[in-house]
Amino acid sequence: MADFRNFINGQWIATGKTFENRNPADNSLVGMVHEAGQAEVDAAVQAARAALQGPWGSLKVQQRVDLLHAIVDGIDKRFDEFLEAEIKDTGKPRRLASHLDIPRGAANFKIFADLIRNVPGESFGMDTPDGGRALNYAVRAPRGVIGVICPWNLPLLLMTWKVGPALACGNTVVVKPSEDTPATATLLGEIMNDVGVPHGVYNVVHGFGPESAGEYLTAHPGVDGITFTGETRTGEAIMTAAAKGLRPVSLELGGKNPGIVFADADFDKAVAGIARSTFENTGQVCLGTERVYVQRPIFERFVAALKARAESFRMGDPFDDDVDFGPLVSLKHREKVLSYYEKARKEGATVVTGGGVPGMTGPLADGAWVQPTIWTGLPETSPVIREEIFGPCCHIQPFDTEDEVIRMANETPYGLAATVWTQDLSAAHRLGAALNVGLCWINSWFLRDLRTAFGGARQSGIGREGGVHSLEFYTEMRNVCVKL
Ligand SMILES: NC(=O)C1=CN([C@@H]2O[C@H](COP(=O)(O)OP(=O)(O)OC[C@H]3O[C@@H](n4cnc5c(N)ncnc54)[C@H](O)[C@@H]3O)[C@@H](O)[C@H]2O)C=CC1
Ligand SMILES: O=C(O)/C=C/C=C(\O)C(=O)O
Repeated sequence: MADFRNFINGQWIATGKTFENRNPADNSLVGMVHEAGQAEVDAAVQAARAALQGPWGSLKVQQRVDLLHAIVDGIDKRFDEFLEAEIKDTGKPRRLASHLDIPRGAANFKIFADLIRNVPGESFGMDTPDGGRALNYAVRAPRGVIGVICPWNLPLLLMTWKVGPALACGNTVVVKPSEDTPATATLLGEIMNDVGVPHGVYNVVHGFGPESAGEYLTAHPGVDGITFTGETRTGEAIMTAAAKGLRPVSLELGGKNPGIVFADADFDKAVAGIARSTFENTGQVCLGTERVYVQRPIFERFVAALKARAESFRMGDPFDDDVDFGPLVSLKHREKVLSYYEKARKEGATVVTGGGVPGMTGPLADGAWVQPTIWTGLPETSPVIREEIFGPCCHIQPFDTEDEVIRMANETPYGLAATVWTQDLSAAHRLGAALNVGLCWINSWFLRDLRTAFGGARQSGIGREGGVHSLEFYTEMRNVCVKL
């Protein structure tokens, strides 16, 4: 049985208090997790500060870059261990984790190692009142100790998406993985020690949010900035904690993302695209589609085709290569998703497919499984259409005109992502400009160039990460003005 300890100053720290980590595919016990208290969080923050002021802070950029590349190699060498850890933690199918989560875990270090060596600086020459000249130039300093609070849906991917740029910019980190998925953040500690990252640069504290490691970390005065991915309400709590001491935050929060299919779209590609954006990772992707709008002439045909897709998924042991649909992350999360399945039924939705729990057999019968689900017939005011469910489900609504669909798509407090399917390039560009989201994919979904700005509008977040945009959060810009 696994023993997930805190990783503080390069050491594995047990605490007197543990909680269970279970595999959501069959609810079997994977291991015990050592919950960090205030003392462990204090120790982690102190270690991070000491590393910043000591060996890490004095490294040359090229030495940091070499270490980041060594981390990439370290993940690649132990790819199968990361894969197994992620699958047991989340229940996600091997075919997904092996193509998405683990490769991106490594890529997130590589992209920022490459970026930090090549990023240009800013400079302005100026005339001075005495008739002379002065030169301004900007230097970027690391922000300091970064608190990294992570969710459970893409544990390694989302954690390294923050740790990669943080370390590339010369910061040190204290990571608080989700209580549901402690494994890969812990395993990464072994890589850090193996490749010689100085102790204290990367620390991991385990636990929950309120009155546990999450709150202790975000409230800690020794933390200089906090980056978080997760639910909008949690983002608000973290921003409140960060206000004390005026610490900056980078928040990537919830969504209720629209998928828009015009009648002129390549039909098969649109069906495959919306099937992916709705059901991939069992619907547990913040960018996923839960509201689908289909232009009326193809509405019935589209609903039937998406239903056929939803019913073709193969559920089973996530380690089997042909399985493409896993359980939800936990029985607790299943309760939330099923409560929306129930709500939809009570509100009179037409259940096109799914709406319940599949009949799994053997040990899998104890897992957090739900059926992929499609509804039609609800009014746009329904909570099923307005609130983030974070499950493998969508509601499909017909529309007639471009203006109408833009209005419906934007009628939400969120603004994370959209996916639009059309062959009319002009319409595509108009939608790209009119949709109030941080990320708009046309004839695609979750197609990621890691140099681009990533983040949400309105209640979907604050700030952008990715490429040079990450520097805004992970560095402090200083201007030096030299009178010549
Ligand atoms: N990527 C995303 O956008 C995600 C969205 N969600 C949404 O959030 C809902 C709830 O799931 P949770 O796991 O409870 O998400 P959450 O957003 O509450 O938890 C994410 C992380 O924040 C930590 N946390 C929670 N409260 C905190 C606090 N007050 N201070 C510091 N850290 C805190 C948790 O321990 C975890 O590490 C889901 O049903 C889903 O709708 C969940 C996971 C990912
Ligand atoms: O590609 C990324 O960097 C992130 C993708 C997904 C999320 O942010 C999420 O599901 O929270």
